[in-house]
Amino acid sequence: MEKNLIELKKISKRYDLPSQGNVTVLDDINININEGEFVSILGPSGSGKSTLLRIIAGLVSPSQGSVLYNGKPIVGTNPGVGMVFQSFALFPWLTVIENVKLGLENKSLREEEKMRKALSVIDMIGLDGFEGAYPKELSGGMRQRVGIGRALVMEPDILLMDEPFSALDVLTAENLKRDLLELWTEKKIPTKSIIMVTHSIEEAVYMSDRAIVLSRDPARVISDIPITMPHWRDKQEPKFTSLVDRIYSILTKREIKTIEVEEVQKKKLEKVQEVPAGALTGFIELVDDLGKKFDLYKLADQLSLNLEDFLPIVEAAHLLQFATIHQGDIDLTEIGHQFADASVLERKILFKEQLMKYVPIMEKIVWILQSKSNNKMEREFFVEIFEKHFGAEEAEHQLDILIDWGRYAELISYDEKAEVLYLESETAAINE
Ligand SMILES: Nc1ncnc2c1ncn2[C@@H]1O[C@H](COP(=O)(O)OP(=O)(O)OP(=O)(O)O)[C@@H](O)[C@H]1O
Repeated sequence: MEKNLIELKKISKRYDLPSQGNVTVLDDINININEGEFVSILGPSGSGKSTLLRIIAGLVSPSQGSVLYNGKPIVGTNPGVGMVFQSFALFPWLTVIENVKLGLENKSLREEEKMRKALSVIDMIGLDGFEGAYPKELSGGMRQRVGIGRALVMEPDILLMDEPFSALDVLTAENLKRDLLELWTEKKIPTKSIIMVTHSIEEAVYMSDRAIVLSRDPARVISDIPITMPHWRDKQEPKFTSLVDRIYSILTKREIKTIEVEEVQKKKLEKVQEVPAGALTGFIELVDDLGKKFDLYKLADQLSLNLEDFLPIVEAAHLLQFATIHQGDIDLTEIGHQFADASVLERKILFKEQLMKYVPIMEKIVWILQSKSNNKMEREFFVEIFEKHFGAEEAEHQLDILIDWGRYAELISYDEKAEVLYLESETAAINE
């Protein structure tokens, strides 16, 4: 019988934010993690993956629910975990061995024993000979090896990793993944389970036994997919690619909601993706050039874009109804094709029509400008309205992107110096 190492029971997390009030980040998360499992956690940016990992580590307490380790609720920090961070989190003034030994700080071991364990881990993670080096003398990959060493020296039951490879270049990351996987699969480390947050579906399918997919706003478990292929896995193999496709499709399906006009009208002031009109136009042209349907995952791969950069573009194309998404495939709509084939001027007209139809927040800006007798309004006015909905920082970003879209569509104009928005017709009149 499989033994439950970690049980997350009805975990919810809420933050009380001054600008947005009470925000639920995690909602009713129930996950059991068994001994022997390597689990990946995937989800859109800002969905709460890191928060969930920190709750498992006992670094953040849930608003509701409990974390059980070996069947018992944890109180304070979880004694069974070691954590690896994306940013390495090394102390620059300590040497490699001193940084690794930090993992044993709270253990009542004799100094010689700490030294012995640290040296053995350094050897294991391939840093033999660098014991006395300082972080600044090491490459990024070596620094992350120290980060992993500091977690492993504790001989934790559970290794938690928060995007451990995302700060590294591709080759270094591949190398480190292989080494870590070797330690794990050949049981060279006493770790009973690994939980890794990642943005990379391919990384999850390559390394782990299970991929848990979270939604956003709030995060709930939307899929829990077993990955049963034996190691070492071949990334070109059809089984591998179809699993990557499947997870991609789950993630995108949740990300890109089908938006009906009536629905849009009800949902005033919904956020738009921060994708400049230029990038969006280029993307629509590209999809048009590629032919009818295209697998989103392969397209992202071909463009060398990761999910985080790629999804917003797809989502914006979908919001404006230039493209449809179906089971992980993207296809241009009739308007999308028209747009791709149109002249510059025709494109602006089409973009304007789609904006007014499907982006209520844009409609609102135009409506406000129209209702003013001089057809102009200060940026600050819109920022203040948006702040109530999106928070201070996001309000500025949202307005910037809407100005970019509105300018492209020749719907509105913006005087950057005076920080004033105009209706396009009004700008023309002023310039005369
Ligand atoms: N201490 C905090 N106070 C307020 N809000 C927070 C806090 N920590 C996280 N959040 C919010 O919780 C949400 C989830 O954040 P989290 O970092 O867990 O997401 P994530 O999925 O790991 O994101 P990413 O993929 O971008 O790293 C975000 O909206 C974030 O702003």
